[in-house]
Amino acid sequence: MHESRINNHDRAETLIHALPYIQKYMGKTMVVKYGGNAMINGELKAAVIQDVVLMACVGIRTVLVHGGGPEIEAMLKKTGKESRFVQGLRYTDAETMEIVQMVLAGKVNKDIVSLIQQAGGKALGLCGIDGGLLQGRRYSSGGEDLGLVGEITRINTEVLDTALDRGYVPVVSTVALGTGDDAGQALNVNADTAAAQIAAAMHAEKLVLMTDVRGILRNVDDPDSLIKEISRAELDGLKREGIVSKGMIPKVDCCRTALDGGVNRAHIIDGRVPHTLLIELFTDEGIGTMIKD
Ligand SMILES: Nc1ncnc2c1ncn2[C@@H]1O[C@H](COP(=O)(O)OP(=O)(O)O)[C@@H](O)[C@H]1O
Ligand SMILES: CC(=O)N[C@@H](CCC(=O)OP(=O)(O)O)C(=O)O
Repeated sequence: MHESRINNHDRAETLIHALPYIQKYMGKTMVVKYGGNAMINGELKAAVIQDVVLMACVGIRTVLVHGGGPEIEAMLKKTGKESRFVQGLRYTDAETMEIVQMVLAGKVNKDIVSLIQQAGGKALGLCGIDGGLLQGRRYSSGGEDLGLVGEITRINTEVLDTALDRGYVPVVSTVALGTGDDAGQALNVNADTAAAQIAAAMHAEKLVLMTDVRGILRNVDDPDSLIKEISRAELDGLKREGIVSKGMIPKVDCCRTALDGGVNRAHIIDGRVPHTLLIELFTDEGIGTMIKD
């Protein structure tokens, strides 16, 4: 009896602690890129879904952009195909594109929507083709052919606003609709990049990228060297000094794209920790790296 009173007091404290953040973020837009371990492990998955439902419940206009690289990989393997990556992007031929669309828009997207609905939330699954949400063209990097990898040239934010206005969490898979020479062609867009561009187009308060490390580390081999807060101006230095390398470079670039586009804060957080989203958004200390202007 006594113990339960203490627990209840703690619970009330936690809610009160979150109150200023809830007040600050109510009505604001946040774009969350969901991927990595948090999308594969059942317990972590359930925690992310609960976090998203709670965010929407307290009035945060939440857009969930999901990845699915490992799921695409597994399906390609089943069909006997192997992927080649160029600068972290999957070379996408016509057959691979079919599988990317099936896996991302058909399977992963619907699984997430179903989980949100089961958790008492309202979710609307979309890919970039729906309502012309993500329009683009083939991406070419220094003359290197990446097949049907796309770059986004236009975002129809009306699709997202319509869903958000009606209280739905848009769940977005990053298959874009080709325009111009590629009219009607489905294109494969990297999910981090798409999330950053969506955040900018939506004038979001925050872009949150979930990954499988604590955030940006000063020494990649030392999890205790987490950089909790950094300014946009300091990001280039981290790259120059080689502190940020490999998979973290495109993530940092995405955060920069979002901030350049007017997003207030970008966060890189650890998807291996349950409720990492709530901890980052609703506590003073946060849990990952926050990048600000
Ligand atoms: N300074 C750094 N801080 C954290 N991670 C870094 C850093 N430099 C390089 N990395 C690497 O970047 C990886 C994260 O990128 P990546 O594996 O592509 O993420 P994801 O699979 O979540 O998209 C880390 O696992 C780490 O190996
Ligand atoms: C062009 C390109 O590489 N597209 C990605 C799209 C999915 C994605 O980005 O998923 P993750 O966030 O899980 O890596 C791919 O084909 O894997």
